[in-house]
Amino acid sequence: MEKNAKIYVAGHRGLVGSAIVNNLKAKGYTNIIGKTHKELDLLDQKAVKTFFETEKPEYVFLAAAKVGGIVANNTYRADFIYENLQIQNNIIHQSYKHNVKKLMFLGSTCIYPKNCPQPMKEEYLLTSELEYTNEPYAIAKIAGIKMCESYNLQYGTNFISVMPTNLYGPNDNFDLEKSHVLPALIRKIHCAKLLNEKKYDEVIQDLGVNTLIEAKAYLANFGVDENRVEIWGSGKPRREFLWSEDMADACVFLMENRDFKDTYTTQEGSNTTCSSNEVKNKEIRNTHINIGTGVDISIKELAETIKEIIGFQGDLYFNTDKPDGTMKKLTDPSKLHSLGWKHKVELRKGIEKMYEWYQQ
Ligand SMILES: NC(=O)C1=CN([C@@H]2O[C@H](COP(=O)(O)OP(=O)(O)OC[C@H]3O[C@@H](n4cnc5c(N)ncnc54)[C@H](OP(=O)(O)O)[C@@H]3O)[C@@H](O)[C@H]2O)C=CC1
Ligand SMILES: C[C@H]1O[C@H](OP(=O)(O)OP(=O)(O)OC[C@H]2O[C@@H](n3cnc4c(=O)[nH]c(N)nc43)[C@H](O)[C@@H]2O)[C@@H](O)[C@@H](O)C1=O
Repeated sequence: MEKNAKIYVAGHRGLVGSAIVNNLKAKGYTNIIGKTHKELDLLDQKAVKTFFETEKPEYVFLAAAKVGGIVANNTYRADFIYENLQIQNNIIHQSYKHNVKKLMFLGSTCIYPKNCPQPMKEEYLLTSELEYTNEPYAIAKIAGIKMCESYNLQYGTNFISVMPTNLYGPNDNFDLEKSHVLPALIRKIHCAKLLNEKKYDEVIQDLGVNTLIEAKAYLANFGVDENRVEIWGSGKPRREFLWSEDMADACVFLMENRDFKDTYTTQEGSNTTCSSNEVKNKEIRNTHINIGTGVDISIKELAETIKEIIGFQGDLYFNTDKPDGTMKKLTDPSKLHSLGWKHKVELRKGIEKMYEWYQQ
């Protein structure tokens, strides 16, 4: 990417999009554009077409999506499949129509089978059934990978896909119903600590309510009081977490260093860099790249670590009426490592940074 190229970051105010913008700026890119949801509804096909006609971006990071934790995915199943398909269809198709030089599509590791061999390699995609709680979202993400792949093969575009593991960092979503586990536990445990220390004004302010009664009632819905905090599920599932700024760095690194032709494996399973004519005679598979740390932790251990960092003295308890989801989903990031990129922020340090950010 040229330093003055016009780069569109879709979802530029989200967890990943905001980190991508910061990373690009730090690396000297000067012409970055973004539109808020209010300014451009990416579900609106006509509006997206007009945007591409007017702005003519040269590079696109597709980091806009309908995103949420396990319960949000399981509850708003229709919204997750419809909105994600629609957003990615609009952006990928208009990127082709308007000769975007390179696009990066962000998927998720939930594309891999529920009982996938561990750690999960790129080639395990579409080898058996998906985890039910996020099946609609995962199917939209698989469609995104296949859409990029298909446009590349039919139209010669240069669209690459990355599959990040669970992410966390500044600008995360802390909504207790819809967020992912890490921000949810930070907020629940922090509020329990405030109640325990009788810092009632702070808890009222944190929740944006008017009275202590409202604050306590709200937290009680999520199994939080001054003495204990509810953790969803059994605590046994294992998850891998990547700091969002590391994720953004990997995305920019891959946009700078990888083209579609470098990303796929042939039928024989070997990496290849064959030309587009040669491509026509092969079955192209596994064009996406995992982004992860290669290290996971149980939800119980995660909750205990967060509790220790926050300094809450009460108890944690497990509500097994809530879903566990996939029991283990650990990426094999060796493809990414072999290209020369590795994460920097380890989980404990990341949680400390995140809690600091949250308090500010
Ligand atoms: N967070 C995670 O743990 C993981 C995320 N990913 C993927 O990474 C990408 C980025 O996720 P993340 O940053 O966490 O998500 P966020 O929810 O933080 O950000 C998504 C952004 O997309 C915008 N957006 C959503 N719908 C529309 C729309 N119809 N029109 C315009 N803008 C819209 C949102 O704006 P607004 O809020 O105003 O609606 C928001 O700014 C996604 O593709 C996600 O699937 C993959 C694996 C894990
Ligand atoms: C990124 C990823 O995110 C989602 O999948 P998930 O990994 O299951 O995400 P999660 O962060 O919500 O949960 C991880 C684990 O943690 C447990 N858990 C405990 N207590 C809380 C809690 O308070 N909130 C939440 N959200 N989870 C909790 C929870 O029960 C589960 O066992 C999918 O949307 C999927 O599509 C996707 O891509």
